[in-house]
Amino acid sequence: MSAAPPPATAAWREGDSPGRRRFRALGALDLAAGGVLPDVTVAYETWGALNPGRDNAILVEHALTGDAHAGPDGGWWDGLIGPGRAVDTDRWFVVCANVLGGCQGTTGPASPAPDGAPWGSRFPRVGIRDQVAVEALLADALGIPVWAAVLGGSMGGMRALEWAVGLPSRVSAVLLLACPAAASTDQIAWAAPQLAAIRADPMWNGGDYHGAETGPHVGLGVARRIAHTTYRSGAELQERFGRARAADGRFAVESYLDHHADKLSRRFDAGSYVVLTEAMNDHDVGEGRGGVAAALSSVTARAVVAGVDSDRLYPLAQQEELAAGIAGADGLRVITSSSGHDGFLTEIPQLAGLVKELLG
Ligand SMILES: CC(=O)SCCNC(=O)CCNC(=O)[C@H](O)C(C)(C)COP(=O)(O)OP(=O)(O)OC[C@H]1O[C@@H](n2cnc3c(N)ncnc32)[C@H](O)[C@@H]1OP(=O)(O)O
Ligand SMILES: N[C@@H](CCO)C(=O)O
Repeated sequence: MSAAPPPATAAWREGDSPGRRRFRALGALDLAAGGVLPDVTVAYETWGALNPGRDNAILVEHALTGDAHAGPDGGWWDGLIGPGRAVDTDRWFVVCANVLGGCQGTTGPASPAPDGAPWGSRFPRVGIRDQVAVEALLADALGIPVWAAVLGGSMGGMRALEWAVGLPSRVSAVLLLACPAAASTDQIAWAAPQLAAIRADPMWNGGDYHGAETGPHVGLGVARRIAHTTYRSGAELQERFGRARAADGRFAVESYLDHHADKLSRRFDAGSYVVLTEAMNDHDVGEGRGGVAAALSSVTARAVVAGVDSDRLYPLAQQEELAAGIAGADGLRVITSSSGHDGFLTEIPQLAGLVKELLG
């Protein structure tokens, strides 16, 4: 692990070497559960050009710890997005935005509240529907009436699904990867020790640590170790690490998890991790809509639904439910991978096939 401790928060702020990242002030957001979040800003990146008919726009949705940098030059879906790639930026105008509640430029707990101090514990509980509402405001600002497609995996798949159910007239096609119609008891259970680890860190201070010298990165690291284990398959971990040990005597798999914990605590804000994890826990596309089956039956978009055969966190049965309930889906596609849930990030050739099936 690196010697220097991470700063209190790894959150981005507007003006922090933005590169190609852009920011858009969207004003106040009415939250689905009631209340208003003032002064919402969204950070986003784009690739390609919007055509005169404004009908070639694709929204790419990142997962829990992703960000707006999905495309070429080291993005988390680099290999899938770019000139001549499955999401061909010579043809499509591709947009990826940092999620509401995140820490990579879009308003979240580390952002300043109207009084100038960080939101911290005052940041409201936001849900997947609020996150999509922000994306709809961004689409309005960019002049995109209808997405040709919305693509997403994991928490990104929850948002893609919410677009298809909540705003059906604004999306023509969806790619739903490794995501559920509603968070399962098992998923909420796996999240519980992660949230508890962050809150048990003395530096958490009830969520108000952003002005301190250091933050709850120990708790965030524990959360990441738990989560990352669920993102990979047991068979893969066995095959890669077995009972081997690192030079310092740790099991190699412990060293691997320590590495991922250290990396995340340097690039992510613990408050955002809590807010986004609770948003995933709250996800239920059928809530207030007559249940999951009724919600899925309202989808008018074409859909490709896929899961990963070794995903122990978001098992295939959840994607089977989506594929069976959405009229525009032609059955379930299965990604073959040893990587578990992270297969939606790592299996680029298979993902490219699914994108081509969706986009034609
Ligand atoms: C879409 C989104 O929203 S998420 C955004 C992208 N996701 C992330 O960044 C989350 C964190 N990372 C991951 O989940 C994964 O690394 C993925 C999915 C991005 C890629 O998976 P893989 O290519 O299979 O990488 P893997 O899980 O093997 O990790 C590789 C890292 O572990 C390190 N590593 C491997 N074995 C060990 C070990 N025994 N001890 C210490 N470190 C180890 C490697 O050196 C490498 O480090 P680096 O990433 O700093 O270069
Ligand atoms: N590795 C991914 C998986 C979560 O779905 C992430 O960190 O966002």
